[in-house]
Amino acid sequence: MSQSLDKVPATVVTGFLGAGKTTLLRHLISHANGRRIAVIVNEFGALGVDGETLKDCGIPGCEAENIVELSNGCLCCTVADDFIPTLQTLLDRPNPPEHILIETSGLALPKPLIKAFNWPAIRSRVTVDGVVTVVDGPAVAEGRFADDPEAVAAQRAADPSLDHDNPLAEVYEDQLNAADIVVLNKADLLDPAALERLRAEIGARLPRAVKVVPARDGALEPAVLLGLAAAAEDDLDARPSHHDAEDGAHEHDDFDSFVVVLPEYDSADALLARLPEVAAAHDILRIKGFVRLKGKPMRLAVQGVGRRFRAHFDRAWADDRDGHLVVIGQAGMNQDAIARAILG
Ligand SMILES: Nc1nc2c(ncn2[C@@H]2O[C@H](COP(=O)(O)OP(=O)(O)OP(=O)(O)O)[C@@H](O)[C@H]2O)c(=O)[nH]1
Repeated sequence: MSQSLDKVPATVVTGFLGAGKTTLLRHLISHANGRRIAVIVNEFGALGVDGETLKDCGIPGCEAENIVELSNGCLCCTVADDFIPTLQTLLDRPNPPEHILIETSGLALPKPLIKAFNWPAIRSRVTVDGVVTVVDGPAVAEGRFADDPEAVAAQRAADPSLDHDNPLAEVYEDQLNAADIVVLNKADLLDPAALERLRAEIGARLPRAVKVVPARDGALEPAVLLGLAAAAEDDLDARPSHHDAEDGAHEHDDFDSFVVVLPEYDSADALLARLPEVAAAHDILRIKGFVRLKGKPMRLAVQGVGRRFRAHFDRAWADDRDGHLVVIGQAGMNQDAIARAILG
């Protein structure tokens, strides 16, 4: 499909919580070769961690003014108030971006966002170059997004409008359905046979012929991901979504998040040892944030997906905020018990 030359291309990067969207964006920005790229980050949860992770990370092009955070939770609820004005502000800059990257929250159904590109205020100025869906390979292999067929049958019998017993399955399916390219990420955590099996499985459930590309830490050449010229906003019918059928109900009502404020620690060892156990015991989907250590100007960035954790010193604290962790799980998780277990 051809893309009007005077429209700024925008790439929507979607994928479940912790699949590796921010990591992939970092790689794209650091390989932009001088191209002016702006990033809009939408996050589930009151405290933005992804924008913080990207901002001022030392990579040219990654300066704070090029990273815009929309932390109100759900882009599809805030299109008119937040998203469209943000895009307009970027496009009205004296030196507007040559490409816009949009990271959706891990719980977002991407279709309403793609639809928003048809709003008259922006339709002639920007187009969806492509939807990149990042998939957490090991999480799919572990059955994170699988339905229980018997439970689905029972639910359908009770209410025909429901078709998933696992709220994660619905989000996963919508994100795949919207894709112009699928990045099968975390390939380093899968053996070659499992990787090939997953690749075939994902290919078989996609509604259209779409490439499935394995990656480690989202490290793909920009030419693979950008310049797809999909004009996705003109092609909505090819991207079936549960949002089409939902009547104001929202998938993210199934999920919840809260913040645990941390004390300053002498050492993070005990905390880091506790976190995978807490995540497993409470079936937590995502934990991310920053730890403050006594006498250390650098903050310790902590990232957990399920029970898999990584921690590294990313940069100096820019303010005197307390250390904190954002916890995301399914609605109804026992927030008090989780906070107590994290604090030890
Ligand atoms: N082993 C491995 N870890 C990865 C890979 N890609 C990302 N990660 C790690 O997975 C964790 C989550 O990565 P992010 O890039 O923050 O994921 P995200 O999709 O932006 O997360 P949310 O915004 O919370 O949905 C981090 O600890 C990453 O370092 C990969 O290819 N292999």
